[in-house]
Amino acid sequence: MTGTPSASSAPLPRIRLLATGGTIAGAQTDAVARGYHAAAFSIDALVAAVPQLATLARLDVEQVAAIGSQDMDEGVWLQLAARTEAALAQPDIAGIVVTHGTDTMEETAFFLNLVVRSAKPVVLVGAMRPATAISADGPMNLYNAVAVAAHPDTHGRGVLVVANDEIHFAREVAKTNTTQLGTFRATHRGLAGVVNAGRLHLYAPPVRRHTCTSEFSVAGRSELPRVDIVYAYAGMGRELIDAAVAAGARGIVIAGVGDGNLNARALRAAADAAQRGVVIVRSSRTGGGVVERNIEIDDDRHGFVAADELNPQKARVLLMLALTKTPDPRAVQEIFFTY
Ligand SMILES: NC(=O)CC[C@H](N)C(=O)O
Repeated sequence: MTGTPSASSAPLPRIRLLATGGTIAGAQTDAVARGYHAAAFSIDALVAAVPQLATLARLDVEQVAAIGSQDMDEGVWLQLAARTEAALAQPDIAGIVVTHGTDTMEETAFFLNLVVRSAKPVVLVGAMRPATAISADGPMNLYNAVAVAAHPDTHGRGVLVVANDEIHFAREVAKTNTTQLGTFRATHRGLAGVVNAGRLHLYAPPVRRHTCTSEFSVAGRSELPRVDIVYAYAGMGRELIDAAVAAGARGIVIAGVGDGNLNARALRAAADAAQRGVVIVRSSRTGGGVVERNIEIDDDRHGFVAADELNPQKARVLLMLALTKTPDPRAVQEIFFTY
């Protein structure tokens, strides 16, 4: 299906913009300078720079944070989830757009995809070029994001990310390039759709559970269980895994080599951690493919969890939420096959 909502005399949908900062709000000292400050502009300034937004929706704006997304943390996630759910509970709000830095956008998107109980659209948007750059990508990305959030056909598709004329599912999207506009890629199951100057072309809906059908809620929580990521490499020792356990991790995601692999020393440390009740999830540092159970590592014997299709940073988000429900690695494995 295609297009913008049909012209009628009905009032435009009301969309709430939740701003967190990032490069979309970033300023350079001059338009070709390489250094810049994220989160220099307020959401009001971003909206004022795109007057065409007024043809798509009636906008409310709320500044939740003003940070580069390298500083995103669970405190802001919990606040963002609460603000999103509160706004979507208002009958007159049709959807949410969250402006966000691109570095950790995939994590925030997946987190909201798992905890926001609403079928209304939630769309994250960022930019690769600062607002003051030549050919800044933020204004068109913002325009497209509002068009996606205002469109009735995006209901029930989970949290979405809009960038570079593409619409991504939160579960699938990954930042894959440090600087290029096409940095966001769909890792496994493809795009949610494309958007061309506000006109939508939506593809198949997501297959895994999300938002309304998710079992997770963070309402009333002030923190989440600690989960660390340990990156595997040739010749690694056991020390980083032991350090995570000593620091109080309740879960550890291994960014394993190949299909979530570890050498013998690190495997011993992971098995010891699992024995002590720390949930070990094996993901992959490769950036693609599935980590299946019991291929080269005996997950059944060690009590490990295979990350299935999730990259390490998304596996961490799901494990933090899974640990709010259960410390049992078999139950956590079911969760990883479900979301
Ligand atoms: N292009 C970007 O958004 C990256 C800038 C910044 N580090 C951030 O994530 O907010």
